[in-house]
Amino acid sequence: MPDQQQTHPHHPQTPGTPRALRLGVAGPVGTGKSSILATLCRELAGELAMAVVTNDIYTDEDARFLRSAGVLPTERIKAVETGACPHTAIRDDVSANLDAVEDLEEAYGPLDLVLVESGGDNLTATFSPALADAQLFCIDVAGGGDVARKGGPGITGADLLIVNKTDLAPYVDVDVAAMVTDARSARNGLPVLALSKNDPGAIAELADWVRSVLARHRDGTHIPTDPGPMAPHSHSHGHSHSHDS
Ligand SMILES: Nc1nc2c(ncn2[C@@H]2O[C@H](COP(=O)(O)OP(=O)(O)OP(=O)(O)O)[C@@H](O)[C@H]2O)c(=O)[nH]1
Repeated sequence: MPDQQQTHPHHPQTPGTPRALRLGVAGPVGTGKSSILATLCRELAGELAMAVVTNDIYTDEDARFLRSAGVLPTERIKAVETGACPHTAIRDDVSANLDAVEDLEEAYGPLDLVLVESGGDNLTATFSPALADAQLFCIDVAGGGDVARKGGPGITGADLLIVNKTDLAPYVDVDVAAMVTDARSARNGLPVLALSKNDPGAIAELADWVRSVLARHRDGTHIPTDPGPMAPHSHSHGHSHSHDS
């Protein structure tokens, strides 16, 4: 098992130089995770040295989407195929993801920021702090205005909650302001951002949030927190399990 560097976020080859901030992006299927990664690369790759790791169940589709978007040199985008349980690879046995992050750091480092996209999963999938220094959780208005009230560790405890695709709200009869208010009341002061890939103001806020976490990571004041374990659940292929670490 590679050194998870949980308490010493420094680049192994350069003592005293902080290694890249590892930012996880999780959320249910289709809520816009890959689009958020593309947006962050477009906004930040001019000022930060970046790389991306994607997680898909059986394919490298998200990596291919990002490569074809042309937002980063293709070799800086690596795919992890997770098998049946995408959450396992970001929560219980994070070694394939850590290997991918460390390979990218070794090949293209020093890096400032590595984005890790979870496979699309359910509302309870979160990153282990052994993999992600910080994580954002993405829900969208198309999933319905009550999603923010349903809770789950990502909604209540991720470093940033994104209510995405606000441009679709009028078409799905969702009141974005009410959804954001519900989300805020579930999060005990943690930030919530209403976002659309067509909203430059919200995109600028997202980029600023990442810059602020990176600044705290670099000066040692950012403390990775665990939003909490997944709820016990079962899989369509027949096994059930809990994630209590
Ligand atoms: N209208 C609108 N559509 C969006 C927005 N963000 C993403 N989409 C669309 O939503 C669909 C899913 O977006 P992705 O970024 O692939 O979502 P994902 O969460 O990565 O999907 P999985 O990896 O399959 O879980 C695509 O058709 C996107 O173009 C947005 O802000 N507004």
